[in-house]
Amino acid sequence: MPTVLVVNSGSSSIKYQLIDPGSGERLASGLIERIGQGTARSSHRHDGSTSERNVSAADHTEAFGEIVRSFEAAGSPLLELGVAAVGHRVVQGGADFVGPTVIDDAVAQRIVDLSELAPLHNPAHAQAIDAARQLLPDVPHIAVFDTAFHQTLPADAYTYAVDPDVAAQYGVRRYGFHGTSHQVVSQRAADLLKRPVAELRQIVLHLGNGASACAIDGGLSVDTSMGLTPLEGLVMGSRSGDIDPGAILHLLRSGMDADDVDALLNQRSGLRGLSGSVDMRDVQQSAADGDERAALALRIYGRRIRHYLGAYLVELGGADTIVFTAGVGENVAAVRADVCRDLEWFGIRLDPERNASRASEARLISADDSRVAVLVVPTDEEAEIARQAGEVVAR
Ligand SMILES: Nc1ncnc2c1ncn2[C@@H]1O[C@H](COP(=O)(O)OP(=O)(O)O)[C@@H](O)[C@H]1O
Ligand SMILES: CC(=O)OP(=O)(O)O
Ligand SMILES: [Mg+2]
Repeated sequence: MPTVLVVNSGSSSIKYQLIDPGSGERLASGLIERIGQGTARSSHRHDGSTSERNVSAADHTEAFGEIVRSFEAAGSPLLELGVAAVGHRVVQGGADFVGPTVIDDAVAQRIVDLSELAPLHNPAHAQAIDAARQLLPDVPHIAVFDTAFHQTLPADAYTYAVDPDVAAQYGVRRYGFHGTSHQVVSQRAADLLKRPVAELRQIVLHLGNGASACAIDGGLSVDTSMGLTPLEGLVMGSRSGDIDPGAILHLLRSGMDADDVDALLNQRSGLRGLSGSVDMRDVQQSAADGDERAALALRIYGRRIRHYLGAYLVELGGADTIVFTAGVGENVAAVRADVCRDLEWFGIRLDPERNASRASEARLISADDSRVAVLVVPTDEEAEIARQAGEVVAR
């Protein structure tokens, strides 16, 4: 049975799964977390059992080596599992990559070159891709880009209002990210409602460490909150999201340099900057304990999501679905309740009991008389990457 190894590397983690793209069956899965932060943690699941261990992984090259070791320790070395292809999540594909792409040396180099436009992500992808290509040189490696789904943005959504010559010279435009997630989640929302995706106007809120909103009309992305880089838009774990560009100029003229501002906005902002903690669970706990900074962080977080929700309701001329996904969207009922409060005028009304349910599968959380169906749909970037990689291999 041909299987696809899916490698989803983030800035400090690698999630991986071995998937049969035909049936969607998961044969093994795992995660290396806290890469480059002292002791990393590995969790590997195979044949119904999970093994966890501390590992040393200073970067994504070493982390990939630990994944290989986990398969060996479980008694099923990767090289003996009949891996027919490797699918890699790549966040930034720029203008070059509009669909899943077989990685050769030139493509691998281009992914490195695009690092400036996804500094937390592309360098990590590049290391994992190199390591995987060395281990499995004889199978196709396929890059599936976060940016690809947003190729359908109309010009008035992807163009910033700056001098077009300068924008063209420096490649400044909106690309949008989390596209693989927005795509699979909007399709599964349509499946849950038993309606063709082509008939639906959807707003997907991907609220993870990184977070973005997407307006989807008939299955096509028509607007999204992330921009040239994954920094624009919503408040995130450690990223600011929207900020007056004038504030950046002010900081630069006040003595910070570009690297200082980069670190400020990408790593010391968002929930972490506002409350001291990057993890939504800790922010909620602090707020419940009476920490006013944490309470304010939550209000800013919710207000920004509502800002985009309102914008996309208008852009789409109304919506059939609002879909919550990713770590926060799937797990935090209080955030969903905050986002959807007082929107009856728009036909949006949550059912508090459905919203509070801790079920892990895709589900409806709006009331029966809500004109807009509000859903929680677990994201599954890995299944979508396996599907797209499988299609490329079959061609
Ligand atoms: N059970 C939970 N309760 C509250 N927050 C959660 C829960 N599970 C995950 N999260 C939040 O989700 C975030 C991570 O989301 P995830 O989609 O895994 O992000 P990423 O893939 O970008 O690393 C964490 O920062 C955490 O705040
Ligand atoms: C694009 C992006 O922000 O990805 P992640 O949420 O995995 O950090
Ligand atoms: Mg993610």
